[in-house]
Amino acid sequence: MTDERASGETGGESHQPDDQAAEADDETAEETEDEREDDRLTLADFHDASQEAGRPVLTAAAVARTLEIPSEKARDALADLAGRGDVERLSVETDPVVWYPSELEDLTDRERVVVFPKRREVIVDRPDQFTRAQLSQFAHLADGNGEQGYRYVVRPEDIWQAPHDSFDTLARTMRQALGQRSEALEDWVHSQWDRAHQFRLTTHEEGYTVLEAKSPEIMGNVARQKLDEEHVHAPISDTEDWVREGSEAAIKRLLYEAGYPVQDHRDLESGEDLPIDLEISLRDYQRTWVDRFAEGGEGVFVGPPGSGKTIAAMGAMAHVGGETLVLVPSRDLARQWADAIEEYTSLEPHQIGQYHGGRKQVRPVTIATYQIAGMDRHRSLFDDREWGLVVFDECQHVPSDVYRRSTHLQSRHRLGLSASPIREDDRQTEIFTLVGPPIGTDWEALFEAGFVAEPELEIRYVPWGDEGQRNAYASADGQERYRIAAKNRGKVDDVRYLLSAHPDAKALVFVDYLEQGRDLAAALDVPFLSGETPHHERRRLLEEFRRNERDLLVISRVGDEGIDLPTADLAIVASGLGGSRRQGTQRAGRTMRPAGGALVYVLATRGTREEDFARKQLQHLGRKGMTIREQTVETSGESDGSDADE
Ligand SMILES: Nc1ncnc2c1ncn2[C@@H]1O[C@H](COP(=O)(O)OP(=O)(O)OP(=O)(O)O)[C@@H](O)[C@H]1O
Repeated sequence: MTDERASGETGGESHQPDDQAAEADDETAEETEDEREDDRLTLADFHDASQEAGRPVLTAAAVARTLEIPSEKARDALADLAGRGDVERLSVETDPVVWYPSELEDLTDRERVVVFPKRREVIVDRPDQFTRAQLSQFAHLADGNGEQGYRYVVRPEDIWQAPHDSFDTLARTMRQALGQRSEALEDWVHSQWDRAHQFRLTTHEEGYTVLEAKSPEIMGNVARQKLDEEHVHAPISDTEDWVREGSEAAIKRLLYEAGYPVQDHRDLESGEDLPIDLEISLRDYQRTWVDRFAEGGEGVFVGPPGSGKTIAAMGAMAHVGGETLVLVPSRDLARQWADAIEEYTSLEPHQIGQYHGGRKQVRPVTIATYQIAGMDRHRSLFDDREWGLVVFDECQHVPSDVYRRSTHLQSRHRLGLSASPIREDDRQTEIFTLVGPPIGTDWEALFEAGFVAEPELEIRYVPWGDEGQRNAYASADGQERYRIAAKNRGKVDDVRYLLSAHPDAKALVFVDYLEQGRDLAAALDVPFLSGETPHHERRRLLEEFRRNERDLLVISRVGDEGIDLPTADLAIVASGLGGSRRQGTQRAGRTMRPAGGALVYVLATRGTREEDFARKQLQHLGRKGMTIREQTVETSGESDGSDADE
């Protein structure tokens, strides 16, 4: 590596000086032969010489000339210096040799950081863990894939949520990470920082909430324009308003939308005491999540599936030490949460309740489904106890009626968990303002540290299985086109091919259309798990898969959410590209459990809109730091697979 880089970077420069130096060699030798008593060369001498020559690499002749010593002595002294490890030698061609300080190797080995202040982007090649940890405090990894290195983007939200006490400490982090000062970027960051520190909610000593502005101007020009008597009672001063009870969430949302996120510094209620001890030690990054949650009393843990958000949430529960309501998307998840809480905390089974279609237990820690929490008749769930903490699992799915119903819990600690904070709609604002700011970790760092295995992803462009479908596609339009492309029979063959290429792998095949699922399952002679599969049957099949008694299942969209899919070695997404990016993340996520080594294949019908969808969806995953490959499948699927469909 050294040779290559050094010769690459210096080759051009060093030839010509060498020739000159060779000419100069003899004259300098004679003139200066006896002038230096001690011909032991030091690294400092070498630096002097290289400074004088204006280059970091020098021939012995050049060293001799600049230091005015005979070239023979220079050569010996350099060899001596090399023996001490202070300089390295490198043959530029065959001869002559150039010499350079060993420390230069460290320099060239260092990560290079390039800042694009206008685009607010930072490109880093080979960032080390430290730099990445620093960068993730004010930017997010947008692209960790490809030759150009890691691309970080700084969004307003990244600054709004930066975990720093002051702009100065944030600026220090930036300078450390960037290794330089970018005034333009710092100015912009400063302005965003200021925006996020103009307003805060505090608790008055008499118990009510106060909205405080940094200056009378900002109060007058922003808050008092956006808010009315529905939100605030009366001004207390030029910079303070008395907030109407229950309007906190609306105020946060309105000001967030105006570009001024509100700092929530209220004294949050911890509800009825409930001492909880964690019986598992948190990983460092989980501890950081919990610490950041503890500072603000609210937040959203963002991490890939399997990164330990649930465990970290228990850390947050232990921190709050109050009765906790956990809201989850499905009954299966409620059961898993209950089991996990029992396993990893000091709580006893009688303290943990589940509240859903099957059971209605309200206990100091209650896990309820969003579905039931959204129903009028179960509204009291929110008031049944003095919840000190509300946890929103998969908080990108929180239905708006649940949000509406839980807004009065704004005065309690709130924690969201999410693997994909990106939404196609404006739910992001809701998450940020109603639950809390995202608290994340650089995903790539988790992959690298081995906490989560990184899947390899391959998009496969599959040809049409038969002409009939191709023609139907050509004459269809809109949704119908997606449906036909999704159900391309050529995919059956490709699924078969992939399974035969990985004979020992435990595989899950995902589909979006029931019909396609049934066909695939029939062709492969395996069960098809869908919304129509009875609950107990679903459980049984998944359990068998988990216990290695099965190695293949076809799963419909129902598998995306709610149920906890077992670890697989191989995931094939046979359709589902009309869905959201979140779905893509979820599906890829299913195979990312710490077991490791999972492969994900996404099938898209060649020459259809599925192709574009696949690219877009996987680009998103690419930004999360995964490696993506594209593959065009050449063979036509007309042989043995086309009879899979009646
Ligand atoms: N601190 C820890 N020490 C040991 N194991 C841990 C720790 N944190 C998490 N794990 C293990 O990693 C696995 C995934 O953890 P967890 O269920 O909390 O992840 P998650 O991010 O909530 O996943 P998902 O998004 O799929 O719900 C679990 O099997 C858990 O036992």
